[in-house]
Parts: sequence; C-alpha cells; structure tokens
Amino acid sequence: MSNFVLQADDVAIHYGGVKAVDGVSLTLEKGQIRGLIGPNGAGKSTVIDAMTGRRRLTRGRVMLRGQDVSELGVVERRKIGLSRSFQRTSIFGGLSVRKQVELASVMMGVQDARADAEAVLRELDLLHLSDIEAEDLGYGEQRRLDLALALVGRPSVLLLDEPMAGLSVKESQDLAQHLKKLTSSWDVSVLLVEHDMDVVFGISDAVTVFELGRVIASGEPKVVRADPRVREAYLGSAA
Ligand SMILES: Nc1ncnc2c1ncn2[C@@H]1O[C@H](COP(=O)(O)OP(=O)(O)OP(=O)(O)O)[C@@H](O)[C@H]1O
Repeated sequence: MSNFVLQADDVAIHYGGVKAVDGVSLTLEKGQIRGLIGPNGAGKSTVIDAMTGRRRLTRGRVMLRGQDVSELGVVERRKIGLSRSFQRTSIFGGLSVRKQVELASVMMGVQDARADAEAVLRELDLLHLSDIEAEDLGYGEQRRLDLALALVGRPSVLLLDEPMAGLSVKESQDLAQHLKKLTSSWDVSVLLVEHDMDVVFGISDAVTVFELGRVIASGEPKVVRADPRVREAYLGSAA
C-alpha cells in the first residue's frame, strides 16, 4: 500500500466538449498541506468535486488511504474520512455554535457527538463562543465554524475551496495558523484551493499549479514559485 492518504490518478472530468479537468494526478501525504493554484476556470474546484464524489469521473480513479473510492458517493466518502468545506459558509444562522457542531456530529453517526463537538470547538478556538448564535459571529469566526463543521468525526483529509475568501489579512493568517496546527495535532491532510498566494506559499508543504484542466507544475513551494511557466501563466513577473 502507498503512503498517500489521498491520490488522484489520471482524473478527467469532461462536460460535453469542455475538458474541465483532463488527466490530473496528484497525491497527499499524512499531515501534508498541498496548495492548488491556477487562473480562474483552470479546474481547481472541479478536481475537489471529483475527489469528494460530487462529480462523476470521466476517466481515472480516486484513492483514499489505499482504497479505490471512485464509485462511492459524497456521504460514503465523508464517513470514511474525506471531508470538505465550501467557498460559501454552510452554517445555520439561528442555531448556537455548539448546537450546530453537535448536530453535524450526530448526522455523521459519531457515538459521542457532545465530546466530538467539544474537541473540535476547542481546537478551533470557538469554545468561548459556544452559546452564541452563528449569525452573531464575526465573518472570520463564521469561517472557523465552517471549518469546525468539516472536522466533526475526525476526518483524515480536508479539501478546502477558497477558505480565506472575503477575510481580512489578519483573519486569513489566523485561519492559516489553525490549518497548520491541525495537520500536526490531528494528523489531518489538507488540499487547499486558494487565491491568496501569501497564504498558499506560506503554509503549503507542496504546491500544484493548474492551467486549462492540466497540471503545469508541482513540487516544493519555492521551486514552483520560481518556475518560469508558472510565473507566466499565473503569478505574473512581480510574484
Ligand atoms: N457544470 C459545468 N458545466 C459545464 N462546464 C463547467 C461546469 N462546471 C465548470 N465548468 C467549466 O469547467 C472549467 C473549470 O471550472 P472550475 O470552476 O473547476 O475552475 P476553477 O479553477 O475552480 O476556477 P475559479 O478559480 O474561478 O473558482 C471552466 O471552464 C468552467 O467554465
């Protein structure tokens, strides 16, 4: 069995004639953060949809801890440890922070949902806000709550689609530190789609660059950042 927690092998998603993703392979090791970057429409969100089971593969396969999950649905994949959060928050404004994390945990089938929710809230520095209704949280705190909902049941893999969108620089840095901490304290592996290059290059162990549904570069952040093709396609000469 490979050491990879998550693996995409030659994954393609075509919408009729549109090759949104066309033969992408990438891996995620235990506790690793891999940044996924590229211009608008490059196929980043589609790859995340393919990994989670939201889109059916045109070609290729997705492996989770050595198991081929290509034929499993979103809920089945979530229950065996593959979780995601969305570009927009998926929280219920009128419920207290604690209640909705507990509810998410119950829905995941976790035996001790109370303890699970408590651990997640503590990890994300939300415990002191437990009794507050979500709509009264600041935007940065709502994003942390979004992450908390993705973490119930202790998934091994988190797929995040632009978690920093709309956050201030300070809120982004704060969320980035939480992500980094999760990879060591909870052994979570993270695939991070994000347009904030300071965050991506600041916390990723590896970076993969997409253009037109294909990988054009992949490797250590500093090597990828210096790649002339990446600078031309995406980062610009000032990066
Ligand atoms: N349901 C769909 N039907 C047809 N084409 C689609 C569909 N969803 C996405 N596409 C196309 O697939 C390509 C990849 O889109 P995708 O949203 O994955 O890119 P992205 O890299 O996530 O972009 P962004 O950074 O703007 O979020 C685009 O050309 C898009 O128009």
